[in-house]
Amino acid sequence: GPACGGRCGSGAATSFTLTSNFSSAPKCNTGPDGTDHGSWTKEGDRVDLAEQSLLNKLIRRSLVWNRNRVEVLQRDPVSPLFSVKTFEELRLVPELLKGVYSMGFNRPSRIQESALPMMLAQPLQNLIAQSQSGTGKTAAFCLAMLSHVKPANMWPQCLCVSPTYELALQIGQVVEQMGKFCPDVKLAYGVRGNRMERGVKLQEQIVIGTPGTILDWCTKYKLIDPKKISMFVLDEADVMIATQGHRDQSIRIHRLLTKNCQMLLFSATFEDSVWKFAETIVPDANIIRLKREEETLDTIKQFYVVCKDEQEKFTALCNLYASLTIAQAMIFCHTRKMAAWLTTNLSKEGHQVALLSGELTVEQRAAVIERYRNGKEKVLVTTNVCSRGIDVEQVTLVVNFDLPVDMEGNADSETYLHRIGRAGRFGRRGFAVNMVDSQQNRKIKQLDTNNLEEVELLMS
Ligand SMILES: Nc1ncnc2c1ncn2[C@@H]1O[C@H](COP(=O)(O)OP(=O)(O)OP(=O)(O)O)[C@@H](O)[C@H]1O
Repeated sequence: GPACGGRCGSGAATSFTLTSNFSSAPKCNTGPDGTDHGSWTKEGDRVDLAEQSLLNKLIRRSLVWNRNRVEVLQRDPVSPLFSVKTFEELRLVPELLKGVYSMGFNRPSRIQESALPMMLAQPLQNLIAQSQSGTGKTAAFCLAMLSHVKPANMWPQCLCVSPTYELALQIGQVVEQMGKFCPDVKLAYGVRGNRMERGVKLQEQIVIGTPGTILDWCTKYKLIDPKKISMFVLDEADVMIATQGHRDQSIRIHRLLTKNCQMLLFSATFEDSVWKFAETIVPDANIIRLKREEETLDTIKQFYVVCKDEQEKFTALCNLYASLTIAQAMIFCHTRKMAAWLTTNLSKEGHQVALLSGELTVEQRAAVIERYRNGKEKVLVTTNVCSRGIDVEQVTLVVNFDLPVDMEGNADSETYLHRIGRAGRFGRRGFAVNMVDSQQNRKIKQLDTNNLEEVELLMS
């Protein structure tokens, strides 16, 4: 295996093996550790990557390959980006069509083509929709909100709730870009730090925010009249209704709304129990649901790196560093403490990295994301705070420094899918490298190859 060449500071020439699943296989119930409690990915074939240069090479090739990829995929009926219709046929108003084209979109994706007619139909219909990460859900419900509002009515009509501050800002940016030819439609951000005067009703037609602030704005501050909300969007709906704090607030907001308010729930993942719960709170919903085997994107290739402890993971990461910076990368840690430790140590090695974790103020967090989005830093170390939704086109590689686990320490396959979905946006090729503790008992089929050609063949 590769030595760190002194670059990692530990001085130890730790060897490691990258193993990968080359199949376009979905997540399944037996994973790298052979456990059966819903693990992260499929058991992989083993490949010795004697040099990091193989991953380097694969990433470089994929960047070239990405160039015309979207158009090819949009003509492929098995791709989630495929559509029969054009944006014109989706009956968007001319201002919105202009907005969509100005963002460089040529054709809708599958979820956009199927969800938009349901969301725009009269009488209003509820919808629970699932589509893989990076396939255009956000764009779909932003178009629905912009189509739905009556600009002449100067009060909030659409409410969109998402789990994090960053995500709320990002959704707002999509609304602003798409709606730039609809000057009369205004947007307010219901997020922490956005101070408002009590009792002065908002005039913006669309409000996007996090659940706590939105609830305060509807109740304590009386900035929004929830009875006048006619479209309610729950982004990352599974986490919004399954995790405790979010659930209580989301349900309280939901109770303030009228029966006629249109409910739209979106996510890339819905556990079975969450799906059932969603159906009980959203009556008579249209349903768009993925089959199990469709949940993983086969454009994202997944590898394992076998490490015995943190230090070895760190060494492996240093060995991979050149690959991280070819495009952009995100590194996920389990705790804030680990993320901070990793950032400090990577910096000591002379690597320029950004850290985004929950302890920063919201302004600091927004600034970190903005710098990363603009490519000022190529590598972002983070925790689950960034696992969902964040859309940075350039992200090609996701590293799970720690694999995601739930409160009981079981594999959290939903979070895993969201994390790796930060790479490979809208049909681009992405890579995930998972650092797996060697004490985990993995069953990996050995594949005898040091041969780049063969590996590439398997990847294609
Ligand atoms: N029809 C389209 N044509 C081209 N690009 C698109 C289209 N729709 C969306 N995109 C782009 O694809 C990327 C992913 O879209 P979006 O963020 O809406 O995905 P998502 O399904 O909400 O992802 P996630 O599950 O991670 O939240 C964005 O950069 C967006 O601008």
